[in-house]
Amino acid sequence: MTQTSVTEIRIATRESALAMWQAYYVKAQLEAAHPSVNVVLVPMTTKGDQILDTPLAKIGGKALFVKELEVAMLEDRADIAVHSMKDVPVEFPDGLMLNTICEREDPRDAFVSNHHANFDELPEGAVVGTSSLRRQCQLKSLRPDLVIKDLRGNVNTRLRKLDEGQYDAIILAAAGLIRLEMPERIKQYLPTELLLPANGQGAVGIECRSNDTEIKQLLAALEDAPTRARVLAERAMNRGLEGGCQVPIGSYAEIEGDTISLRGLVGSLDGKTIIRDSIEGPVSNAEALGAELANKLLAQGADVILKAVYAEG
Ligand SMILES: NCc1[nH]cc(CCC(=O)O)c1CC(=O)O
Repeated sequence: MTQTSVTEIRIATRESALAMWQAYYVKAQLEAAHPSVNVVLVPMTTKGDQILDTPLAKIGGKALFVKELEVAMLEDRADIAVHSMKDVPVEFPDGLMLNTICEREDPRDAFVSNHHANFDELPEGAVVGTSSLRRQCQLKSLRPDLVIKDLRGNVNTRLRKLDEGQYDAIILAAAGLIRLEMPERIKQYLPTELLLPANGQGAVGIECRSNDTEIKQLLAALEDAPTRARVLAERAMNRGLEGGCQVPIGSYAEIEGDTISLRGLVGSLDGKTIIRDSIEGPVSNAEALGAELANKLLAQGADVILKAVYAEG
């Protein structure tokens, strides 16, 4: 066991059910690894949780969900913050870093519906709920007839809106439904060949102060090396595309033996143009491969697509 003078670790967390689940998950793992350390939750409401009526792309994106947590760490009101890697911005404020990436849950998107057994059975013109540009462009590419309708809020809010009959189906990350113990809501796990996940989807990361050596030593127990390599490759691709947080970009990496293979796509919002490519190489080169795949996509016109998307938004 690591020698430590730390007796308490404070986790800054959003109050949504999923955020709380993830914070408790990290608490349980930290306490199991370090029985002498007490882990407490410091729940807080973020701007992103308060503004629910405006599409995320229009209010500045995912950074709104992490700002308060980061300020709490910088002001020493909390020591760590637990994030869905998917929501973690590419850059970190001075003094903070993403230290730990935990083992990944199922990375796929889930088809959720009360009336249709799977994606193929959606009738002509069906209304599908999602606010993700990545999901929108891929769904429209597969089925141009579908009507994509905005869907904001935390997982429970989204399910309620489906149950109220506002949508024929909605798409959510499988990981969220599994963690909230609602796997029965998942009518179909959408294969990654059909719907390429978002970078980091299904993985939880832990942010802390860059100079907090003791906390970093304690967090090491939660690190999962394969997940780190995969998520770093995916994030490097997004970074190379200068993809902000709300973008029609998918990236997904898998590891077999010492080889990592990464697939990426950039699409127009109407789904009419989708640029796809892939790359593979040694796991130790994960980030460089991500950057290289971004360049391959840019060379095929991804920059033109993204410019058009940003001009609309
Ligand atoms: N954008 C919100 C968000 N952030 C993380 C998850 C799910 C859990 C995960 O991907 O780790 C979700 C919900 C969703 O996309 O359905």
